Amino acid sequence: MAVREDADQLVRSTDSQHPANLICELCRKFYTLGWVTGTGGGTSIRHNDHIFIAPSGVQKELMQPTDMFVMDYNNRQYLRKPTTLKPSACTPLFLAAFDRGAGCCIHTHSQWAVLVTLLVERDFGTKACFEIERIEQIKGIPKGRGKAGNLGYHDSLRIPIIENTAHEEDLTESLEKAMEAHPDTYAVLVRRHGIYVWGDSVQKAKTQCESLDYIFQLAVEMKRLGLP
Ligand SMILES: CSC[C@@H](O)[C@@H](O)C(=O)COP(=O)(O)O
Ligand SMILES: [Zn+2]
Repeated sequence: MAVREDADQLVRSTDSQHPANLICELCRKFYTLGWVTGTGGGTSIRHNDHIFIAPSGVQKELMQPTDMFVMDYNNRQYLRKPTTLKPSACTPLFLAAFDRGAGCCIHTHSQWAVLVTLLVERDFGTKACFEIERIEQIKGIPKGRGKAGNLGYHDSLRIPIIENTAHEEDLTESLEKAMEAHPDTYAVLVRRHGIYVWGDSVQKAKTQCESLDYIFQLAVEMKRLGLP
């Protein structure tokens, strides 16, 4: 499919909730949290049949709505392609989340996420998991896809961990395997790299990402203090 001549209409809007505006605003917020520094990390939004994708290798906190790529979800063709930019290397991973019903997927390089991947032993294959219980904030995480409500205080939170690869796109297969092995998860940690978190909506992806980051920081500090 040819790139549409009116493609700018897809990203220009005065509505602050338009996906192209939201990605820029979210990444500015995430930068202040250390989630998307040094061009790492990013965010993608699915709105109906349109996927909004940030460019690759740019300062994510300085992006403008007109920097966004727009993909047709059904045929995976670009409807809008800024000529001097390349789409995020995370695109196939974002698509894996959208294929499982997500409306938004956030990738962070949060140091708390990286640190917890170093606290959990490797060599568990698809079973490698960060696990925590009896922390109030796990109530911010949904029970699972197709299940009503969030985890309760007495539930355990499990987040699978996959091994990092030299190139972001090569993570796709193991991310999809982890998603299949853990059908209830809304996040996958990438060892020595960061995390992918997705949600049914932008608001859910953001708040789940915030809850997880809080929990990871707590887990790292608990370990440092020698607490069980
Ligand atoms: C600091 S470079 C990080 C990248 O290799 C990658 O891990 C990343 O998260 C962002 O990729 P990008 O293609 O810029 O969207
Ligand atoms: Zn990354």
